Amino acid sequence: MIRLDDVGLRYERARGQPRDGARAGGRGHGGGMRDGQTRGSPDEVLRDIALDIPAGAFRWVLGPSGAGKSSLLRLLHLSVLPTRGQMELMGIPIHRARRAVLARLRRRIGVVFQDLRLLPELSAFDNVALRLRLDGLPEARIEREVGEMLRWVGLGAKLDVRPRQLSGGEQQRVAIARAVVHRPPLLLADEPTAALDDRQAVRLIELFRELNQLGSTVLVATHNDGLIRRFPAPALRMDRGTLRSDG
Ligand SMILES: Nc1ncnc2c1ncn2[C@@H]1O[C@H](COP(=O)(O)OP(=O)(O)OP(=O)(O)O)[C@@H](O)[C@H]1O
Repeated sequence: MIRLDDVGLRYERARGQPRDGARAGGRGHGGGMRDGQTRGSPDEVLRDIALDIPAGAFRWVLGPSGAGKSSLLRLLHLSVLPTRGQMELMGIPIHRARRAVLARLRRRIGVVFQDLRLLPELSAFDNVALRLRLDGLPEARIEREVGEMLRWVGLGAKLDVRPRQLSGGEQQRVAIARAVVHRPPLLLADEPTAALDDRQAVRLIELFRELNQLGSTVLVATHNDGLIRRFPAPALRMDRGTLRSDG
């Protein structure tokens, strides 16, 4: 499902500020991976990452603040591409894939990131429905599945409300519903319980475990020790940009 071999990541420098005339390394969508293949460059935020996660796995992603957890998840979501090394996702070698293939792959990944990226002009219902509409599902089925998902996260009474009229925790629950409504084969969640109370946090991880039992591979970055104890699972432990242990 996920295979990384000696992967490194540098973020792009601000435009106009190349250091020593070097080309920017980390990139957004679609750049070539041959740029910036400098091993161990001091500004790499991820270094020497080797990973092999089988389909259907559940992994916590742990480590102190700044260790690289979000960066690893962004890499797995293809929001950034590795600046060196090889990466394979759902059987696709990323370094050889064309933009259109990467875009299709990205649509198969559910994400809950710290910045929720809800569309402000759309209701909670429409934010969640968007993905299914892009996939061309019939409207009656969308109605049923989105309604069911929003009720599950406790927002059944707020289907028509826009994000700015929802609390932080409610917005986060909309983002969670949106991430899982299409039953993605890969689900990446970065601190998904940060704005939730304990009961909601437990419910959320139960939902993630259910999806995992239905076959989704799930990676969840968290600082919440209580949850890790309650839901024992192998962990990717990050430390200063490297993977300290896997399992
Ligand atoms: N867009 C960016 N551009 C440049 N550097 C970045 C960017 N995002 C993160 N970094 C740097 O990458 C390193 C790892 O950050 P990252 O957010 O991945 O850590 P984290 O383990 O998720 O931390 P936290 O637990 O605080 O969220 C940090 O040194 C951070 O300053």
